[in-house]
Amino acid sequence: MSGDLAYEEALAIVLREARALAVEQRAPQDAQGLVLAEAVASEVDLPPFDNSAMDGFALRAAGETLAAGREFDVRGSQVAGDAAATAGEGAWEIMTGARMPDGLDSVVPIERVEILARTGEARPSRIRLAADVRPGDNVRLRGEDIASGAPAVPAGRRIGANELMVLASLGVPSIAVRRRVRVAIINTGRELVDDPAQPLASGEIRNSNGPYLAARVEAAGAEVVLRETVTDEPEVFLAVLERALAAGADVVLSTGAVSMGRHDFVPDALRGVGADILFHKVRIRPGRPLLFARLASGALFFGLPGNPASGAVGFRFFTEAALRAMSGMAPERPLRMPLAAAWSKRAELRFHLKGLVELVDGGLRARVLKGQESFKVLPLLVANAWIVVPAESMALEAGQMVDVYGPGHLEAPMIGEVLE
Ligand SMILES: Nc1nc2c(c(=O)[nH]1)N[C@H]1C(S)=C(S)[C@@H](COP(=O)(O)OP(=O)(O)OC[C@H]3O[C@@H](n4cnc5c(N)ncnc54)[C@H](O)[C@@H]3O)O[C@H]1N2
Ligand code: MOO
Repeated sequence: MSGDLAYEEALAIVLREARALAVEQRAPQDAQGLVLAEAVASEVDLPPFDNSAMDGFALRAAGETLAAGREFDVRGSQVAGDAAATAGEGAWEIMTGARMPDGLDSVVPIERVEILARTGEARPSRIRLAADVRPGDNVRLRGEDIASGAPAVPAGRRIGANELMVLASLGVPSIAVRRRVRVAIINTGRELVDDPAQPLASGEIRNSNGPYLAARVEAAGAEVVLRETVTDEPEVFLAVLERALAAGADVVLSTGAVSMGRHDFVPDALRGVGADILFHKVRIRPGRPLLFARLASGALFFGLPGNPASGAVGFRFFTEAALRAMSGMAPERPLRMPLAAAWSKRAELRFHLKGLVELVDGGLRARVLKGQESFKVLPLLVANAWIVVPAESMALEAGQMVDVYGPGHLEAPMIGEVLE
């Protein structure tokens, strides 16, 4: 298939091809950064028993307010960790998190009582209420947070600290997650030099896409299984591609050699090994020569253009969509915010612009940065977001709402000082 595709058509092809990976069982603490494949419903009540929210005294209100001034004998004591106890009349000394003695239903904090008498060991034995106590005050009810049988963590959720808090609270020993996506990176170009200590010969440049993409793959929750730089010879490229697949790559990224030049060998080399080229060239800027294929092995192949911003956009808006789908996450949704200044374009392409989300007078706004040319890397140091302008929008006014994406699909724009 050839011809320039609209972004939406190209993305639909990527999502169609990106199938969710195998599911494995893991202990939650070994699943950080992985995506839950099956929802976890709670098998228990949380809290597991009624307990006190305060250090103080448990009382029996039985539906009536206990008025300030009332006095009670203290009949027992409950500390966190104590098993069920049965209370009769009177008050029980109780600590935060301690199980409510059966028969008592309200707690008065220690600072709202007067201690009238103490035992020999200085334990309070008689108290007077310094304030009214309403029924249920300061008691955390069994199942009030999560009831047994209720949904707890939904499928598609990436396991982070918050998810671990809930899973640990429920005592879930094992969860079903999708394995991490394995990605190989092949940078093509005889001009590329990887070793920063090696002086550049005439015409050579540093390989910047390699380290960038490796970092982006990790930040996207996937794993780099191979990274190599090759010259413009198809045989060399195909040998590395073999190694990438042998390393278990689910996704292979290449950079460079996908445009119109005589040395742009990637499409033909792929065809030669039976790859199905699903699209080549998308109506976007930068990154128009993007190529997407399914290899004979079943692995997905993204031929990212060589210019740094072009490859970055191909990865951010197409590869990351595939990584999400393969790990079982729902498609990403953009933020919406007003544009800081008017901006216009000449080409009817969808633009993905290096942008800066700023906090101005307590509100967010998106600024298109200077230096949008696809060879420029310095603006990436200022950028904290990608601003999207659809193909058909030619001129945008200040204040017009635009779609904004974070630097990576798991990263929201970090709002800092305005640097411009
Ligand atoms: N006649 C045409 N020429 C070009 C077209 C076109 O439509 N017709 N498209 C342009 C666009 S748009 C882009 S984007 C680039 C894409 O080119 P390739 O993907 O074939 O990449 P290369 O030609 O190999 O390299 C482009 C550029 O990027 C530099 N580069 C490559 N790899 C790296 C790397 N790993 N680290 C840093 N820089 C890299 C390379 O030296 C070139 O300057 O094609 C346009 N041309
Ligand atoms: O689209 Mo190319 O990516 O403009 O430089």
